Amino acid sequence: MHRVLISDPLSEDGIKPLLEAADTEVIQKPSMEKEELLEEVAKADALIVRSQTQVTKEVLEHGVNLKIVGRAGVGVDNIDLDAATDNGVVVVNAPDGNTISTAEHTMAMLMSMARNIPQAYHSLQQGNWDRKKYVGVELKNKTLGVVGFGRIGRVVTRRAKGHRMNVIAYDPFLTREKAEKAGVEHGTLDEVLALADFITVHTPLIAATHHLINKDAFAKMKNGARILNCARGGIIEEEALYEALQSGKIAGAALDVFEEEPAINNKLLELPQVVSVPHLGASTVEAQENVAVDVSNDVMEVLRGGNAKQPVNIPSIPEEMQDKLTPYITLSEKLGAFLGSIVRGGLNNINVYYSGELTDVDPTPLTRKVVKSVLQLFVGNRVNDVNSYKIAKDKGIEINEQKTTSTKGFTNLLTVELETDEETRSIAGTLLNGLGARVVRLDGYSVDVIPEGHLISIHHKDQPGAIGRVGSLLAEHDVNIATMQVGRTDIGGAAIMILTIDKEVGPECQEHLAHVEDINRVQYLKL
Ligand SMILES: NC(=O)c1ccc[n+]([C@@H]2O[C@H](COP(=O)([O-])OP(=O)(O)OC[C@H]3O[C@@H](n4cnc5c(N)ncnc54)[C@H](O)[C@@H]3O)[C@@H](O)[C@H]2O)c1
Ligand SMILES: O=C(O)[C@H](O)COP(=O)(O)O
Repeated sequence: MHRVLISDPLSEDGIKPLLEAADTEVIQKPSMEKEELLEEVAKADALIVRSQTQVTKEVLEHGVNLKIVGRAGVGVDNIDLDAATDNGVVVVNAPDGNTISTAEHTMAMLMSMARNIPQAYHSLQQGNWDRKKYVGVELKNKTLGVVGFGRIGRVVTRRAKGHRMNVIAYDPFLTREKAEKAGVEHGTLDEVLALADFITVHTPLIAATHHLINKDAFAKMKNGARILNCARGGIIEEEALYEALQSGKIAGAALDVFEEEPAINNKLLELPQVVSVPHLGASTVEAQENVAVDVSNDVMEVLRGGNAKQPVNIPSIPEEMQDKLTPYITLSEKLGAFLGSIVRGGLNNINVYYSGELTDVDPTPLTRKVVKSVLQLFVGNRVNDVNSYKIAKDKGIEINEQKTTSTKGFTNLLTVELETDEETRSIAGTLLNGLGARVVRLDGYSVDVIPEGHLISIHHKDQPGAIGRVGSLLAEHDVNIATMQVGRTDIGGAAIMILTIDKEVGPECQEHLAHVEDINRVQYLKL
């Protein structure tokens, strides 16, 4: 039974997939104090949050069984992604579910600010009929500057153009061609700041965007410009905004998010030219149901051993590649486990080579599976797809991935090579149509082995009787041989045999085997 802890309020309809799943137990505890959160997360296999719960390193370290953190929304700045990776916890988010709601909210905030609606409403509530004080401005023919031209920035642009606004956008990944296609003017940040009557930010809160709109930025803006933040507190430096508003440089601000939330004693809220609400961008019935459904499905997929669809801290397998890559995942894991079981010495390099049809795809997800399988044998089961590369890096193990043309006659070939301080070993496998994973080369010898169950790898001298002696000795230990593969480089030279056997071979039997005439090296492994 998977235990799923939900620590922020989620749509009941949205989490139905979780509530109705026979293999999940859902604990909903919004607004827990830290101590209770640490207690609950220690028992959880999955944690689902919005923006309120701070998923810190401490929380993640308490989550000893945690496999996944699901963010029912876009921004993951409340989650310590490095700590999640270090602890082998995949983080997923729901990047599409609240785009429309947030874009519509941005337009609502834009128009509320342009026409002083909240201020006029409060004034009227206080019994004043004051029409002159709340004269606003039109949007038509005004320039909207969009900083961050992603999902929300694009929808806001479309809505603003519907109000006959001119739009100029800045985004480090926005080219002139893409801007032209989207019907917006392409600008640098400085150009956006200088030309816009209204500026709206739609970037993530990352190091590069923290205080992106600071005192210098305000100085570059038009006198009387207005600014919106329906993205993340911290993109706009609040102290600088306060000064710009007080000086009259900036005529107004519409704030959905704040550097510190809840924003209870924030002095910006005291200013009459500021329109503000408590982080409501995604607070619609539709958005909350969307993000809850998306994150619930991804959490269940991962808890059931599947791959995350929207991972944040590991590369995702693109939808269109999943069908092609998935069959190779088992092969990758088996090859890594096989070679990792028999190699000796301290690991320095993990080299993975792809040839044949595997050169048509980005094989990184497969390399990640190889690395995980190898490292598990050296570091233990705390290694998984999420932290395998980080652990390899921390241990100075180099990972090399290469596409080659040498297919050795196979339509697809995946070769794993492990370099240690004692030796270099290699294994190659292929996927046979309908027959699954096969090992076709080991240390340069041609073989044909199904990589599963109990196996023995033996290096020996190609001499009459060597194979028979192995068979007899195994019989003495009541070990039955299911299949035997023999490979050699030349007559009477070095050779290899790989046996699949019906049960485990203990250290005593391995020791006896290693002393059989012409036998050089014996390794038992279980896949
Ligand atoms: N207020 C809310 O309730 C609410 C709701 C949803 C999202 N958000 C916030 O809005 C942000 C944007 O959401 P989205 O779905 O559009 O994300 P997105 O990833 O689709 O778009 C973000 C864009 O920002 C751009 N960007 C990154 N660094 C930049 C920089 N230095 N300068 C300019 N642009 C930069 C990226 O290139 C990307 O195009 C989210 O990260 C989230 O924090 C807030
Ligand atoms: O990043 C987001 O998706 C928004 O900020 C929504 O945050 P919320 O889930 O706390 O409303």
